[in-house]
Amino acid sequence: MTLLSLRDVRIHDGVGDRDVVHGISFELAPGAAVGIVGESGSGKTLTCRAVLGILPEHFTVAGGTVSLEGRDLAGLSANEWTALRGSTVAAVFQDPASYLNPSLKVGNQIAEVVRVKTGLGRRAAKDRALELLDSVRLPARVYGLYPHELSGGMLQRVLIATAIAADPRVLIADEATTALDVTVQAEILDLLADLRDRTGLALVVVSHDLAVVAQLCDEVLVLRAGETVEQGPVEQILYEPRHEYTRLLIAEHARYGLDRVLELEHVA
Ligand SMILES: Nc1ncnc2c1ncn2[C@@H]1O[C@H](COP(=O)(O)OP(=O)(O)OP(=O)(O)O)[C@@H](O)[C@H]1O
Repeated sequence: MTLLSLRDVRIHDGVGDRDVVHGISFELAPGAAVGIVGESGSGKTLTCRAVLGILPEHFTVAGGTVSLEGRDLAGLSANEWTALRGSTVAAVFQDPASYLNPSLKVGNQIAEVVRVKTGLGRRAAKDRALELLDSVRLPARVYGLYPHELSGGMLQRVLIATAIAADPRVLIADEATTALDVTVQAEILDLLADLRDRTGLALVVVSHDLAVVAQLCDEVLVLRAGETVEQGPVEQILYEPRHEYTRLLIAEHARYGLDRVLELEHVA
């Protein structure tokens, strides 16, 4: 079964009057993970935003199809998109603090998302928020803390908790671990892998860091300037890249520890 399918998706910038993404395709099954890598400006984030129905003003999906659970997303109304976001597809981005209200306790913010997205009453929403904290491996006491009292890794866990509050089938992680130090990054990746294994959550993992994708994904797309230069199983692309651009990306990332991850994956 395919949960998310992109077929030859083209994204157009109406102001610059140019295509910025030129025909991206991939399919995602439950519990699967696809990685999108490429240098800054290659179109990774816009591709994700097209799936979430939050393209910036002037940008449109000008060709191809995006479908979720077999439903073509072209022409959805604003209300239909709102209903879809969170309950079918959700996302976490870099800089989690900017998505939280600094003057409200994080538990109340999670509970509010639960209430809005699932229609539960206040009491039940609080219980569900506590459950969500537990499922992202945060202690219950975090419920009563304010965002400034949490570390970057804890804040990202809170954002993951809100993203999965309404049991989405697909989670998009767009540079979700980029700002975190290496140990915390590893913990978040481990958490995402665990959610995927436990709940069948499918992942779209956007990163400029090939090591992140090597660790989490089955398939990878390598983008350059809005074009897919290479696409296939992670082992094939990372061990036997055919395209010079992919080789360069790998060489560039070797010093960030990709070698170590690939060795570990081989041993495992
Ligand atoms: N809000 C926007 N307004 C104008 N141009 C934009 C906007 N968002 C993206 N672009 C342009 O669209 C292209 C693709 O951008 P996108 O953000 O998808 O790249 P990316 O691969 O995610 O890069 P990064 O790793 O830096 O986030 C770039 O040329 C970028 O300058």
